[in-house]
Amino acid sequence: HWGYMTTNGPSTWGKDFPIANGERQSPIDIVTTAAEYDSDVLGSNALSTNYTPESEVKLVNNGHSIMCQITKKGVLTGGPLGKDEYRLEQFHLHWGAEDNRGSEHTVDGKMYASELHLVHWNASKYSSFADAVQKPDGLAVLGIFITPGVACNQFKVISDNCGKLKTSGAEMTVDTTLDPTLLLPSNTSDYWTYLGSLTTPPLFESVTWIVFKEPVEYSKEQLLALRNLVDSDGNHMQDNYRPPAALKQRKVKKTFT
Ligand SMILES: NS(=O)(=O)c1ccc(B(O)O)cc1
Ligand SMILES: [Zn+2]
Repeated sequence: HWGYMTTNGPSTWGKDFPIANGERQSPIDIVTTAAEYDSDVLGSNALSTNYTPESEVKLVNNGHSIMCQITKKGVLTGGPLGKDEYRLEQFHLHWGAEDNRGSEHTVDGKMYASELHLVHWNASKYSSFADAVQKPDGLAVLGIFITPGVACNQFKVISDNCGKLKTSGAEMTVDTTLDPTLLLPSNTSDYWTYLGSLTTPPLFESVTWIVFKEPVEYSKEQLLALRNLVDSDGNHMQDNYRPPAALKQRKVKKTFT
């Protein structure tokens, strides 16, 4: 089964998933000077999130990340998404064994300690996440860089429960509210966007990526809680990030000058 170890990690995924060497793979290194400011596509209708706070939080250790399943209606529109409405399905993270690595996207080669992904599917065109996941305009993922600093209060419901989700397959429902809006950076106007893929197998090329420039802070303890999770091979779930893939014939757009 695929993972992040030498024997089953990103360099081996092409064996079972040949699209790993495709034309629009993710993540990528964002070369800030090469990104193109594109006011008409992006400036005209600002990216907008309209999330409903979850009344209970469904956490899953799926063997390669910690995932929070969303049950309420949460909508992402605007920016590079045209007129389509994308529905929030889940969020999860990628992180390193140490603070110097862990994000999937990099910025001029800089790696952050972790990266949060809010995964949405195109509910204007498709009937479900499973239907959308293989379509070129099926998904939109918000990428939020995470850097060590003060604790993120909204993330506490996840980090405080990692100890109970230690092993792969573990699930739990926590009776507390969670507002995904509060997981976003304060500045959601400045971002890079490009057409890419899932960053784990099956690596489908179905994602419009939106990566915010401003990182959010998590405390050392919150990052340690992630590193103490155990993956499907029984190892510490750490360094569960795919290194940048080739940009090929793609342009990265930015909403700021
Ligand atoms: N890491 S990611 O956001 O690109 C992602 C999202 C969903 C799935 B999946 O549902 O298999 C895989 C990867
Ligand atoms: Zn991800």
